[in-house]
Amino acid sequence: MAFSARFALGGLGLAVAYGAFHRWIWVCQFRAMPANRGPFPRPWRMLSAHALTLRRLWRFLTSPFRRLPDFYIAGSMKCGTTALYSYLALHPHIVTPMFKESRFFLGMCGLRLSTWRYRSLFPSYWACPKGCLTFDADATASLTPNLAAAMYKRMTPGAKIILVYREPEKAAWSMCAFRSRIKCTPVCGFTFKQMYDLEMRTVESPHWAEVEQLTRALDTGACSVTLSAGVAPCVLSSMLMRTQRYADILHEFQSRFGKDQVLLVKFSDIATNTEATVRRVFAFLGLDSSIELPALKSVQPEDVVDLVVTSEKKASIPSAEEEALLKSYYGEQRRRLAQMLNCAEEDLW
Ligand SMILES: Nc1ncnc2c1ncn2[C@@H]1O[C@H](COP(=O)(O)OS(=O)(=O)O)[C@@H](OP(=O)(O)O)[C@H]1O
Repeated sequence: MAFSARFALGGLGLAVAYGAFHRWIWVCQFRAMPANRGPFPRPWRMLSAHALTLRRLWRFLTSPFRRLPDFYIAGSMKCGTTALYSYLALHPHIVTPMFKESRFFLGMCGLRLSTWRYRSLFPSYWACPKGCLTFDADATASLTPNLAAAMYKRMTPGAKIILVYREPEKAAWSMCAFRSRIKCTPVCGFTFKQMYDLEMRTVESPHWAEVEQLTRALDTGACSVTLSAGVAPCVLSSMLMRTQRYADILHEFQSRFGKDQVLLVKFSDIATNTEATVRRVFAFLGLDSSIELPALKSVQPEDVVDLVVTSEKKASIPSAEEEALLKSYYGEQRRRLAQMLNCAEEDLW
């Protein structure tokens, strides 16, 4: 075959392979937040989308040279995890990942959950050498804490876990206000009651049993597992209240990593006692906690990049009926958490 024909065939092959990867990576991206196309409405036509595809391709190819996280901010959503991420990123020995939240368990790297795929989201050994730490601040992990804890343990048995918590009713209300404003999501414009009912319906979903089965597989030696396509939509329909089931979440992480490797951080400490709390986290991670820090109140938390929110207005307050629904939903979790932390329920937050 003439050289030019081979050249053309090779070029065609590369173009097809690139096209397939581009399509796949954007299916993954939109699976993690279905229907919300954020700043990427038409990934085929957008240079910025192709730039991201190329970065992700490069990261997949160089995956073996990348670090896995040394620690995780594994939850919970709407508890100040974005602020904590931004504060920790100020430490000179902490290197940030590609995305603030990997959304790995929502299929951001495809439905197969493997170490190779996960590594692609983190810095290389050159960018994050010995002595430095990298991390994942994926609060969506708290939606499937059993699977997340089992996978993290499998990949990084020595990792440390940070869990931030807040009065569950307030966090759920914050989530409701936020979700109802994310453009194009299935719950955009939903009232609290509609989200509550949706979540109650999803409790019966067979996907929770599937997640439990995958967790058992990881706990008993599997190195990777594959989610079915229905898991992400089911989990995303349960975002209002599940992420605040702190007793369940704490149990899943403590039972696998041990109490010493799990740090609980109160949202109120992040909000009111910010610098001392951030230094406490540095010390927990084994980092120099006496470094100079800027005025933390002036640090603008990095936003979740790919969501388009209709307006930034503050949420109204919940009605007495809505408050009562949430209180009763979280009653058992509160009691168990107080028992686990050996304190009175009023002192939890
Ligand atoms: N420093 C400080 N002081 C007081 N409040 C703070 C602070 N940092 C974050 N927040 C509040 O935390 C809520 C957002 O939490 P997350 O960043 O975890 O949200 S997310 O899950 O990443 O979307 C969100 O809560 P609501 O205002 O109730 O919606 C933020 O206002």
